[in-house]
Amino acid sequence: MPSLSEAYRAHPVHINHKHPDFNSLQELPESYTWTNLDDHTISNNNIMKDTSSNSSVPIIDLSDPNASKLIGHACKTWGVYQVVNHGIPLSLLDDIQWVGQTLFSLPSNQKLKAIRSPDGVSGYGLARISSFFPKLMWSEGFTIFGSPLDHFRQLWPQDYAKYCDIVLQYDETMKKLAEKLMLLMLDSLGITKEDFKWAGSKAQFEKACAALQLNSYPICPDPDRAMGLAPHTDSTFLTILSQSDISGLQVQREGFGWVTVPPLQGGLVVNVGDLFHILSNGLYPSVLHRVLVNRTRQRFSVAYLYGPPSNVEICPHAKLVGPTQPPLYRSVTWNEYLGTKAKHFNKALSSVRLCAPINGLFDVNDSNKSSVQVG
Ligand SMILES: C=C1C[C@]23C[C@@]1(O)CC[C@H]2[C@@]12CCC[C@@](C)(C(=O)O1)[C@H]2[C@@H]3C(=O)O
Ligand SMILES: O=C(O)CCC(=O)C(=O)O
Ligand SMILES: [Fe+2]
Repeated sequence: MPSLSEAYRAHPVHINHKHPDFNSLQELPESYTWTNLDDHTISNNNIMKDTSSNSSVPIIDLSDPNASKLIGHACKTWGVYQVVNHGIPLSLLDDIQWVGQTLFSLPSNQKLKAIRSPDGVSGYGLARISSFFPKLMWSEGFTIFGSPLDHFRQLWPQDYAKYCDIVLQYDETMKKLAEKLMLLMLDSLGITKEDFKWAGSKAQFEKACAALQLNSYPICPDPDRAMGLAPHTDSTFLTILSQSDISGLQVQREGFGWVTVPPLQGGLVVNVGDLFHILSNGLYPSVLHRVLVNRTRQRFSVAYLYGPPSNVEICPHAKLVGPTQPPLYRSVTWNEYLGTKAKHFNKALSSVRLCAPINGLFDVNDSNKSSVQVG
């Protein structure tokens, strides 16, 4: 079966992954200087005062019998929600954060031994989306797709096994949670497990694909002018993010601007990705998000990027299309979509769109690239 690694062969991404030692810089270099970052940001303070209103990302208790309905509302209005009571042991969340912290603390020359190749998925490097922006991002990442063994052997020749074990355990545990969330999101659209087909037959969730993304946002001498991770949507069905106790993640909500997603002890952030946007025929929008950095504490995050088997065609679900609701997107595989994203970035979703939106506006993702000016 073809794997995600085919996605970038036609669209290799060439990035110079060598960067200055973030920790030794006293000033923000020009190449990392962005402007207009704080336009329309709703601060944490506002959110604290107003948790019940629609200005904060919904928090959903997975043990609530109404979870599916609540998730549906959150996906429709925000494209993102946080989950608590999800059953993932706190110790496992700590363990995977520890793997990230240990990895990014290695000397640069060691990390560069596990560099991501231009046409590859896995490995160490600057954000893949860097090539679409004239300024650099204040972060480093490590992507794991399939076994991390080869790269971990290069990073930790003596004790790679213990890091591999944690990644394996995290992957297995997240896979179950992702499937549960996927079914709840489908249920909220009136789609049952039986209605959900991959290539015409019952979806086999054990064949779902996922990548793990470890992120590090070092302490920054001038955080108001730096960007941790530029605005983007994930190409997934859904992404489960563990963001530790340091804020930085912001989501964009129409009419509200950038809203900070406050870290919640043991909570996990769930983003609607582009493939779910397509599957839901645009009812659940993929959420535009970005990461800001801070002056005093290094931030780490771990994203579990969940999608279908790489060669399964995804299209608007039959239950959501009809004479008055034409399919808004053509079918596409995750592999093909990642290639499109590597080429068109935030225009990828519009490039698979069939009909113009009824209100005459572009996809939310169309305007993203220009929402932050650099210079
Ligand atoms: C499967 C994937 C989704 C992703 C590209 C990747 O091959 C592995 C990393 C993922 C990530 C994480 C940071 C943001 C993002 C846009 C990126 O550049 O790499 C996403 C990609 C995505 O969801 O499109
Ligand atoms: O670090 C974060 O909070 C978000 C990371 C992210 O968006 C990603 O890895 O796709
Ligand atoms: Fe993301």
